Amino acid sequence: MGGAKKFRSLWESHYSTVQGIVFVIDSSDVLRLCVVKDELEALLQHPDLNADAGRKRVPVLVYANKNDLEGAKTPAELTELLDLPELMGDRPYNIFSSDARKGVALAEGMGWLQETVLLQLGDQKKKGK
Ligand SMILES: Nc1nc2c(ncn2[C@@H]2O[C@H](COP(=O)(O)OP(=O)(O)OP(=O)(O)O)[C@@H](O)[C@H]2O)c(=O)[nH]1
Repeated sequence: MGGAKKFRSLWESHYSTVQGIVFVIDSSDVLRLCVVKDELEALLQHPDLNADAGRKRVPVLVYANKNDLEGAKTPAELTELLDLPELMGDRPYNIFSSDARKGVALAEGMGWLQETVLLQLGDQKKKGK
C-alpha cells in the first residue's frame, strides 16, 4: 500500500489478517526518519497486531530502499537511528538494503519473509492452533 500520508489510515484495515509486513523506507530521506519511526511504532503497537499471543509475532521485512541515492543510510545505520530492536521487541524482523528500481535485494527480502511466515505456520500447526 502507498506510504503517502493520505493512505496511511488505510493500512490498519489489513492488520487483523496479515501474516507478514513489508515496510519500505526511503533510506535517502533522513529528514523524514522521525515520521518513519512514529508510523512504524504506531503500526507495531496497533491492537489488531497484538490481539492474541499468536499475532504478537507477525514478522516484519524492512527494505532500506533507494540505496543507490547519495547519502542513503545503511541498514545498520537505520537499525540504530530507528532503534529497531526496541521497536520490534520479540517480533522476527530483517532489514535489506534495496534498490526497487533495479530490483536489488527484493527477492532476497521476500525469500526471508516467506521462510519466516512458513516456519511460524508450521510451529502453529504443531501446537494445534
Ligand atoms: N533512485 C531510486 N528511485 C526509486 C527507488 N524506488 C523507487 N524509486 C522511485 O521513487 C519514485 C517514487 O517515490 P516514492 O518515494 O516511492 O514516493 P511515495 O512514497 O509515493 O511518495 P512520498 O511519500 O512523497 O515519498 C518513483 O519515481 C520511483 O521510480 C530506488 O530504489 N531508487
